[in-house]
Amino acid sequence: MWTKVKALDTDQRIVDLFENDADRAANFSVSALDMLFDYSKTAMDVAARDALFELANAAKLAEKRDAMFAGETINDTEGRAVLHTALRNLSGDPIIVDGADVMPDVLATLDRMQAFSDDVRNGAFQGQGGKITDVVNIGIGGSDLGPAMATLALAPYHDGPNLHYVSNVDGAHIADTLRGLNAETTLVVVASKTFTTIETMTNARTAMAWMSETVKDPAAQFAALSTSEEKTAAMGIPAARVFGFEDWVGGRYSLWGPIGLGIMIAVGGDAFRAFLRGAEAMDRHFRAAEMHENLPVMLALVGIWHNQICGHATRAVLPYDQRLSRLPAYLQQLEMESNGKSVQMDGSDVAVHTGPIVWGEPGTNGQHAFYQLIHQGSRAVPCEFLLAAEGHEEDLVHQHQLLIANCLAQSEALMKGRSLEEARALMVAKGFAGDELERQARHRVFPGNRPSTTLLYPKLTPEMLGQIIALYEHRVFVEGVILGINSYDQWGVELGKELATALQPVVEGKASVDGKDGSTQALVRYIHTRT
Ligand SMILES: O=P(O)(O)OC[C@H]1O[C@H](O)[C@H](O)[C@@H](O)[C@@H]1O
Repeated sequence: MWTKVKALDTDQRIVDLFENDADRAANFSVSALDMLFDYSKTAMDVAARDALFELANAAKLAEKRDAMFAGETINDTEGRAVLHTALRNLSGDPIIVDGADVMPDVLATLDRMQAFSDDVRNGAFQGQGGKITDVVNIGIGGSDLGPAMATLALAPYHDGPNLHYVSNVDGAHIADTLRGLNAETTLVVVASKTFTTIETMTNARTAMAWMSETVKDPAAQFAALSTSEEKTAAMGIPAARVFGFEDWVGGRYSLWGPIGLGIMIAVGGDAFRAFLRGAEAMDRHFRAAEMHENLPVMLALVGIWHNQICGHATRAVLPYDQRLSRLPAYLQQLEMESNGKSVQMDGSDVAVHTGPIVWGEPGTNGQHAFYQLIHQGSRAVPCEFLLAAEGHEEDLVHQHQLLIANCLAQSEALMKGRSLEEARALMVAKGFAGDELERQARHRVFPGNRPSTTLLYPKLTPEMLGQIIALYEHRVFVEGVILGINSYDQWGVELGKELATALQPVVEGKASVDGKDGSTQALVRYIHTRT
């Protein structure tokens, strides 16, 4: 399956591809749903793209996509359907799992979430000291990264109480968050799909103890988001404030339902529904559009091109949108937990590297930090720029224009670079000559031919955010299908958890470190001598 694509020419100069095709920008971009995905500044040509389409067809992409939307058990190492798309299926069209339509429950839960978030926002639900001023969401991984990223992204629409996200088991996180909050006007939302995650359960107990210092009935100011009603009841949280979902929603795909309650409390039910509508529109697009016009498919094929074919192990995600500053961290879980696998569905080893390793920071900040390596380092890093045509700050249009100019300049610089000749001319103009001119010029050469893509959208509205996130979710799906792996399990996080549980008594000094490896013994001894 990989032979043909592995034989593709990956060494073409991108500027030459533009020379040879006056319409390259149009021919190597996708316009859909008011977005523009430009992948013309990559070394992909028509032959490469056609071969990638063949690769996707050979992997039975369309069939597998339809199986996902139909609720088939595609997560077959956990025996589950994969239906986060049901959470944004506002059309209510039936989706059948095990013979029953899941949509009535999904929509009823959405209505309950809205009723509760309205109550919190308008003061009908009160803390024991009055209207809720602050909401603390306690969760980790998918129960934190998505809602935290989206709450920040939607800051211009945030007209509800303050939202705080606590995830780390490091007591510093919850201590710093709770300091300064008034327990009597704080709502704590415990977000955990399984309601067993040690970090979240530990932080929830800490929050309960903090609340009980000031408030008579601490559990009355707690809500829970989980698939397990039994476990939430054991924490003393009444069913009226428990928002449930089914195990066919993966943790890192869960912000569209109850796990998104914090987003809804922040921006209100209407904006939250607009967010869902955006994702629903992307779902429809993904199901209907031809491959070359299909945003998730093209993002994925460019991903496969750079990672599996050109051999670039990492990808930088560079949002020129400050409010998407948590997007790279969110995508690290979405992409790396989903597609960081080495075994195919049938248990055999993968034929190619999986990944990719995703990292990044918002522009322009990154420009003053790691872009040096991106431009002149010895390894190429495909860059993925995201940029809104318009910002929200009507009185700061000039700043947005400056932001745009920076983003466009970076992709141009990466592609074109600066030749030794140009660098020499620059140094001559500065008065250098002879050997020193040559030496100095070499340091000012930019190799260029570094690939990048740009995703443009009109403005970061709730609807657009929904589209963007759903776009990335489906991209992960497409890449997973082509790699032949299960994107929806995460067994790789288990071993560390088990060993941490076993090490806890050792750290506490209640069990011996003997029997552990020499390094672990030395580390534990160091800690014991300092505490
Ligand atoms: O929502 P929870 O059940 O608490 O799980 C929180 C997170 O922890 C796990 O270890 C998984 O790696 C993540 O996929 C998950 O999102």
